[in-house]
Amino acid sequence: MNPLVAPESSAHGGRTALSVNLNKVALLRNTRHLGIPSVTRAAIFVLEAGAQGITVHPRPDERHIRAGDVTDLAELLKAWPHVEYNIEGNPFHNLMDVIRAVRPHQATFVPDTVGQFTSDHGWTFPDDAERLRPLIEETRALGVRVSLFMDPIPEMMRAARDIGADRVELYTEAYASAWGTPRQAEVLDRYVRAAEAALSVGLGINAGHDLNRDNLTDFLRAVPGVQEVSIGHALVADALELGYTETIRDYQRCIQRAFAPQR
Ligand SMILES: CC(=O)[C@@H](O)[C@H](O)COP(=O)(O)O
Ligand SMILES: NCC(=O)COP(=O)(O)O
Repeated sequence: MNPLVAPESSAHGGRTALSVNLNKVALLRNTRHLGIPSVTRAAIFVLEAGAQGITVHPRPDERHIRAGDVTDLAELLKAWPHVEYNIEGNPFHNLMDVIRAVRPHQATFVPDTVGQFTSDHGWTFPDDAERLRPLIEETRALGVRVSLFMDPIPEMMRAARDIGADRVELYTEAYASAWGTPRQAEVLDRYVRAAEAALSVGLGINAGHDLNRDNLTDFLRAVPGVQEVSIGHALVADALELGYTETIRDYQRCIQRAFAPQR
């Protein structure tokens, strides 16, 4: 399959790109044999509303995103040349076969076990470094950007760069849990320092997990250089209430507020 042409991956006009994770649309679809809600229709709605990317996490157990969804979306996105396709997964499980076949713009390596409830930790260095290195090399040789799912630990960033990663995705569950509590500032500062460390070694920065309309602006205001946020669970939940179009517009307003001059 021809590789998707990677668009310029910089933040959009200095703003952070919104990549919508469609896992939960697929999860609902899989509870009947009717094919609805459609994953590709959801992608069309969110892209027409202004999302800049699509993310999927085809887990080995296919609890939500299935192999057919991955290829259907790759086909769809050929008509959206400026939209980024981000495929997440564990490269020691099924992800590499997907990357070789589809060649998305970005692969996000996530250290999940096969039956894991959800993603809940990043890679650990130096433990994981040498076994990841050849898979990062192969993925980049296919023209696919590599992002490593990481906890916000500044000391881990140089190792991520040294094994060839282009970006890190900061795992934001700890921030999301602390948001709105007295621990928010302290936890957010960990992400600021991790982002500064990543930038200092030449890594790009993505972020994701449990981000939502309440916590997104504060995160992007504080954490430097975030090029992409991938958001799924809360966004799809919002879309069930507001519709895809209004939901995407709301998330884009949250992003824009982060970059607006503060009064
Ligand atoms: C890596 C990450 O934090 C999420 O993108 C992940 O895809 C969530 O997986 P579930 O949607 O299966 O919870
Ligand atoms: N990488 C994070 C992602 O794609 C979506 O995470 P969530 O918003 O479903 O928690």
